[in-house]
Amino acid sequence: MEIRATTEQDREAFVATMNSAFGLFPGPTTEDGGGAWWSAFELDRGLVAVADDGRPVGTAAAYTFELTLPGGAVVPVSGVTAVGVAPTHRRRGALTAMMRRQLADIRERGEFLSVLLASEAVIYRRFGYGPATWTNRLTVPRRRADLITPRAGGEDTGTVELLRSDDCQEILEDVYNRYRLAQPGALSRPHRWWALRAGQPPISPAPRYIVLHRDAAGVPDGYASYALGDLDRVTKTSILTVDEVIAVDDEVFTTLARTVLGHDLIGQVVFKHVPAWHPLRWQLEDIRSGETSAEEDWLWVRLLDVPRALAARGWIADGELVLDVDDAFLGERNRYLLTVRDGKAECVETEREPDLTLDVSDLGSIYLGGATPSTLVRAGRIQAHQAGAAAVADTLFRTEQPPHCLHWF
Ligand SMILES: CC(=O)SCCNC(=O)CCNC(=O)[C@H](O)C(C)(C)COP(=O)(O)OP(=O)(O)OC[C@H]1O[C@@H](n2cnc3c(N)ncnc32)[C@H](O)[C@@H]1OP(=O)(O)O
Repeated sequence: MEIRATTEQDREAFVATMNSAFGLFPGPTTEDGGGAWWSAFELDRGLVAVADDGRPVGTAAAYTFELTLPGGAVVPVSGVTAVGVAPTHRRRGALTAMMRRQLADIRERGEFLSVLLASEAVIYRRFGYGPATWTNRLTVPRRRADLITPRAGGEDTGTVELLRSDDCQEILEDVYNRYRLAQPGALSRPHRWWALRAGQPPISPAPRYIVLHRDAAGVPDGYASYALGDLDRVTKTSILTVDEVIAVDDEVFTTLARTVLGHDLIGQVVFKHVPAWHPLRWQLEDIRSGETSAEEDWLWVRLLDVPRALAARGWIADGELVLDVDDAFLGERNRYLLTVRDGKAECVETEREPDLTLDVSDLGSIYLGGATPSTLVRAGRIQAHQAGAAAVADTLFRTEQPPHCLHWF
């Protein structure tokens, strides 16, 4: 089996091969590929696995994204996507060969992190990826949706207006961009995605209402994208589903949530991406009215250069830790001394005895602060070599804000 790089000329064969792996048929597309999620593929970064008879039987691609790290650094990452191998050629190492080539390509670009959304949780650990962010649905019945009046918060001096997603894509793009720079775990949505309408609502052409928030100076600083489902003939109400609430701060988020929760003719509001830890739950007068469900792992993270990756994120506690990191897929095993002083980390190879021994995929899971080292020690994934090592690691890796990602790719 040969692994070959693709070009724009391969788009049709690439999409057909990928569809065959997922058991899908091509959806309707427009001339520029608009409306189809794959129209944003960067085919100069794609790979195909070619069988001995010359036919393409496997695909993998990567998007050029930026990821916001704890502490606010924004770094280039590759977003791995469109991974598939035809049912006729599975379990013969095609994926393994594509992953090996792709990780080498990403390193060559000078990037130290790769990310993906996993179709199945059992596929990617072997390649060094660990689940790093989680997301949830929050369902709130309309009649039990009162929110508290914040103790410290002043009056929201901004305004809200109702738009349709078709009419305000550029505004949404700007607001999303401001939000993602302040949210650890968030990915950029390149302009190409908005221009091609490639992605899930509110990017896609599916009709959506947008509650747009503007600050006192009239500058857009948040939006909620939503649609109502069919009317239930018995209750005479619908479900209002919120694709995403994107806001530059908590006050704007609350105003947007209050607006959608106050919609008439609905039985409940389902927020698609409000994680369990989100303050919105604590703002409900009736804390039992908010039901968190459908928890799913979202972003998986893979470190390709441990010292650079650890030095890039922000840290809020000083300390020292020796990490023995096993990267079996790339055949690398190194011991690093991580030293944090005044919010900055230095990470160098060392001969010192390790505090923790861990797989690179588990380092991916704790890297953004979405999982604590002690949990993975208790789970038997990370090995702590002395009492107290897990607690030191918890303190060190702790972040001010939990990571969250809602970009689908
Ligand atoms: C980021 C994304 O795009 S996620 C989308 C992933 N794609 C899909 O889910 C589409 C449907 N599935 C497929 O196309 C294929 O089954 C793939 C791509 C997941 C795997 O491709 P293959 O070429 O069969 O994988 P490969 O032969 O290299 O397998 C490597 C190892 O992973 C294991 N593995 C691969 N896929 C799976 C799976 N779905 N479940 C369990 N184990 C798996 C293999 O058993 C093998 O294990 P081993 O090394 O112990 O023998």
